[in-house]
Amino acid sequence: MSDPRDGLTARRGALRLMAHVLRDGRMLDDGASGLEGAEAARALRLAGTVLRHMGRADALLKQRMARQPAARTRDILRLATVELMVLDAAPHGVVHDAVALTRSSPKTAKQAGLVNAVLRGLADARAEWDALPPPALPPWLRKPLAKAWGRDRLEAIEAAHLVPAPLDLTPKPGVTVPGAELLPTGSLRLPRGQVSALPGYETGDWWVQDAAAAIPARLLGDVAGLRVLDLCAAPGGKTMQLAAAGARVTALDLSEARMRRLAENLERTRLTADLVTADALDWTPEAPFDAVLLDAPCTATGTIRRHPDLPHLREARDVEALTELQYKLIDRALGFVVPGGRLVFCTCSLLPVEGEHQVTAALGRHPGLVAEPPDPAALGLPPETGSAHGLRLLPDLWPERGHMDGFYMAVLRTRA
Ligand SMILES: C[S@@+](CC[C@H](N)C(=O)[O-])C[C@H]1O[C@@H](n2cnc3c(N)ncnc32)[C@H](O)[C@@H]1O
Repeated sequence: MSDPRDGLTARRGALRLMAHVLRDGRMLDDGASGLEGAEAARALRLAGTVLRHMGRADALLKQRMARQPAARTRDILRLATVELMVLDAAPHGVVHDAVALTRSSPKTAKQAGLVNAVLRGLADARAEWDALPPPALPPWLRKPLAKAWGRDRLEAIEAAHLVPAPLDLTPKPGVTVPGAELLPTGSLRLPRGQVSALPGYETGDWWVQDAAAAIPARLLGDVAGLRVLDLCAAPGGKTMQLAAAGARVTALDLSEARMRRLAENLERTRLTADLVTADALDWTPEAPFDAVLLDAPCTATGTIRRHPDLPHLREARDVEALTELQYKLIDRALGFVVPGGRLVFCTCSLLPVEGEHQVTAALGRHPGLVAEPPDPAALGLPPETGSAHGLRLLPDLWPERGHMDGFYMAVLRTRA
């Protein structure tokens, strides 16, 4: 039988993670729940579920309180509400632990009675919960997405964000993993689980990479023997793909910490690349490359299903700074390509200003630059993902398979 304290431990860890995101403005993945192993995973899952459903939890709780309680008490109530309404947890344990957590801090102890009363009042709130509008993205993101993709598609994207992402692996050529589904795009898909326990982890036969994120490197086709620059490379998912496909790769990134992770990833997978830690806007290569892959920094809004913290952390003003950096990086990257060579530009964003618009603008700025139309069928993707200039992936794709991240990517060929 499981220890009844287990629930309390994971719930306390989830509260730490929620505070880390909601009050410290930091990313969920960087947060320390203070736990390890299965308890840490449970705390992360609880915090992520709260962040996905927080709008509805707040709407339900608002009806039941005259005033906002202390921030921590509010989080305790949000967690309990989501456990009751979304995760169908046993009410007795949820209410008991919520009250215990409220009592455990002098700052909130006085609100234990309120927490008990509010949560007991949720016993008959199921119909009210079901009648609430489904979780929606924040207005700064909803508005441009509705304009770009239409309201129906936006709602399908929002629904896809509620489905926890499966585990996707990119295998080295010829590698299979028992029990994994081979996706039409070549990735392997498994239910979520402990990565390091899977066969092939120690021997570096594969690496974790969303199916959508694995497409940009594949746009370059056969890269064996080519000199390829992976610009904005860390933690190295695309570097590993290019190196495994036989390219002579230079991997560059600004972040020392992320470059350390890239080096560890190359070591585990026994792959090699020349590593450069530098700002791409200042750095100049000794000789131009046959191809450059630019996975530019962006809002990462295509990864919300795996990062439910993002809508709580980003805001409209981030978009402007990022699009400015993206266009500078594109122009810089084009200068690193041999005449007649290729630049793959991609971002894991849902916003056309970080994808389609960047490519149209680059074509306008650089006479002689052409966009090569992609062939979705050859990549194992639905035909509607392709356009004259690039490939657009949105998270509502592949509903029967468990969806994929949002991405935009294009192949630009320089004048010969
Ligand atoms: C989307 S992530 C790259 C993910 C990586 N390509 C992969 O597949 O694993 C964007 C990266 O851009 C890097 N970056 C941001 N600004 C940069 C700059 N001016 N020069 C070089 N790298 C930069 C960030 O450190 C971050 O690692």
